[in-house]
Amino acid sequence: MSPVIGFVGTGNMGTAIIRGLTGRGSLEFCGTDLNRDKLAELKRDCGLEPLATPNDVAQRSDYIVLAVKPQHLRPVLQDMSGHLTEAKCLVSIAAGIPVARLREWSGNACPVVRVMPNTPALVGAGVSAICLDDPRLSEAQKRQVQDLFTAVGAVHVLPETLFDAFTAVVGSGPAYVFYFMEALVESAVYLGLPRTQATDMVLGLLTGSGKLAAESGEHLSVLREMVTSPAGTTIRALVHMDRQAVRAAIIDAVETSYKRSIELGK
Ligand SMILES: NC(=O)C1=CN([C@@H]2O[C@H](COP(=O)(O)OP(=O)(O)OC[C@H]3O[C@@H](n4cnc5c(N)ncnc54)[C@H](O)[C@@H]3O)[C@@H](O)[C@H]2O)C=CC1
Ligand SMILES: O=C(O)[C@@H]1CCC=N1
Repeated sequence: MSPVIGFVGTGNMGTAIIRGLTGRGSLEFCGTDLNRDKLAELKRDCGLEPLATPNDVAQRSDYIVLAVKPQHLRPVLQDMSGHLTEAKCLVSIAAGIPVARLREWSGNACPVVRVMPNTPALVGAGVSAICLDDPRLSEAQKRQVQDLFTAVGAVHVLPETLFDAFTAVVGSGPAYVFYFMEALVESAVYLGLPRTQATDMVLGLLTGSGKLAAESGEHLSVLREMVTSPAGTTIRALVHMDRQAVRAAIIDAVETSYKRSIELGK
């Protein structure tokens, strides 16, 4: 029998995972959200069974994906703890919240997996970190959770000590990439290119460069040097970025995100 995957919270990330998983294997979905329109939409598009409360999801599911904001997680878990049994498995995608806290809030009722996905899961191109440190997890549960996230992209099994770093770089990462893309589109428009065409061009630039980096086997520095002609156009822009300490600013920004992830877990 196929396992029932239940979602508590079907906002941006919950929806990305549900939509990404739809049509990939024989899974049954159920879920709840304060936003009933969202549930109706997911019922129509993905066959998700809408349920009234997190407790209903806990009762109905084998795997319960916790996809509410970290600040809302504690009452949800405390409330549902009476409906959890040893055979079920909690899967939390909440940024910052450690396994120890998840176990405490759920009354140690069942094994817990911590996952940090990212939004490209929506199109099957996510990158997720999975923490399988809870010793109560069965081999079948470990496999099932890895399979779930492999169906929507790449999976890295990581110790929990590296989760805040992964969150800051990869969980939040799509926002940095879209921010950079927006800046490139604005510069194209500034220089006279039509906005729609500029957006298409920048999309092609990002997907093409990502594909080249993934498929060429070359180091990123070599790929950058291939573009950078002596006394050419590219070196002018790169030297300007170095003078503006853009690389250091990016490292500092990611460190700020890392510190926020740690703060959310306190
Ligand atoms: N958005 C992203 O790129 C990523 C988010 N995450 C994590 O995923 C979790 C969800 O984030 P988003 O989807 O961005 O937030 P969101 O705000 O889009 O979705 C949260 C959903 O939870 C629902 N909700 C809140 N309290 C509820 C309750 N008591 N019962 C049922 N539903 C309830 C809300 O109505 C909302 O639809 C967070 O913990 C976040 O840290 C993790 C990785 C990436
Ligand atoms: O911004 C956030 O807190 C969440 C976690 C990773 C991506 N979005």
